[in-house]
Amino acid sequence: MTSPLSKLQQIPPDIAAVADYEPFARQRMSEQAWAYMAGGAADEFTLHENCAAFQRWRIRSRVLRDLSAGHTRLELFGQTFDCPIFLAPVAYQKMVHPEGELASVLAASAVRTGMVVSTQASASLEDIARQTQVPLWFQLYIQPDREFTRELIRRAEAAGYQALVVTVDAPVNGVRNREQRAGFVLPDGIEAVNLRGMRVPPQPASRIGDNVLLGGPLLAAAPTWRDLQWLRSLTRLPILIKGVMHAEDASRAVAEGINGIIVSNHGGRTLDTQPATIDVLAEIAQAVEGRVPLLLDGGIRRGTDILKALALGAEAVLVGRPYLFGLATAGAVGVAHVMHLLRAELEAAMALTGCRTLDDIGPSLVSR
Ligand SMILES: Cc1cc2nc3c(=O)[nH]c(=O)nc-3n(C[C@H](O)[C@H](O)[C@H](O)COP(=O)(O)O)c2cc1C
Ligand SMILES: CC(C)CC(=O)C(=O)O
Repeated sequence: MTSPLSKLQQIPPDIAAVADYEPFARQRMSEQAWAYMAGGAADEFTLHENCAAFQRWRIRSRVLRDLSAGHTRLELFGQTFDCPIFLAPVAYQKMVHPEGELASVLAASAVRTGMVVSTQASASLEDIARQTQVPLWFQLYIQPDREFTRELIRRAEAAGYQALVVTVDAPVNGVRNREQRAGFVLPDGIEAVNLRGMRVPPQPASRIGDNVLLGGPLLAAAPTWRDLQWLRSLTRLPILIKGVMHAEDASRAVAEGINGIIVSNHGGRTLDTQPATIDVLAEIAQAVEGRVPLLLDGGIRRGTDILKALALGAEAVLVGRPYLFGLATAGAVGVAHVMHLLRAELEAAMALTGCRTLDDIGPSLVSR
């Protein structure tokens, strides 16, 4: 048997920050795959704004505080993580590396942080769960075939997943002009394996944007708040919803008994010209009043971005493209390195703002 160690890849020299992975990842991907992985919706305003908005927030340093015995550990839903940086659900990871999600989960285990596994993963949810040494969460796209959805949840529970992350911001795909221009279609051999056997097949990516939507069958089957009540009746797992950008939706989610909220605009891949996630976080935190944990994703590229998100009300963040680029470049080692870089930068930012633990990070540290 080949040792898994023989597969470990090298990190390219001179990588000092997460952004340095991008050119390496691009070189290793076809133009079509790059359009899918790196691109966003329409004019990609929100894609860019997610990152740009972090630059408009300023951090105020603090001095001479006691920094002994600090750490970045956090507990969520009774689960312990070494740092508040999770791997966001990203579909079809075998498109950028033959080990795909199996490499990502090894990296999450190595750095002892959480991973959210996509419904559209290219490896089976059971195979991914078998590799893990950290709590995994399952990202659920409620399928038009509700019986199949019920079975998917049962499988996730049986495999040991510890929370359901229901993505609610993509009842239809975004207008993905970059993908259309590049002629993106899923390559042969890449498949949403967890959806095999579903009665209503998922919409082929190549047809996105071509279909009549309003009044059509796709939107008739789109999830609503009622479906969340149905999910609640099916599982005892904590349920988070991912893709909330409005304080009224956040308040409703809390009232409906949702256990956590992920402030997200899907990395700028669904509705273009939405604001950056970091710019709506404080408003949503105010509506939620600490009743359930808030997480945020979109545009996190630096430890200082994470500090800003935590200061404005998030308990943790998720990253998408950064680890995908690490995966494309150097497999599990690349993903672990990306997570390590972000964590090291977060720790430096905490030390320079006088924060020993995540609980010390508060709104007085940031301003516009
Ligand atoms: C290639 C790609 C595939 C994605 N697939 C999913 C998915 O299957 N389910 C989901 O909820 N979000 C998906 N997302 C969105 C991410 O979970 C996350 O919200 C986003 O990537 C965060 O922004 P960032 O890439 O700037 O970190 C995907 C994002 C990318 C880039
Ligand atoms: C298969 C897609 C619906 C996955 C996704 O969420 C995305 O590409 O952003």
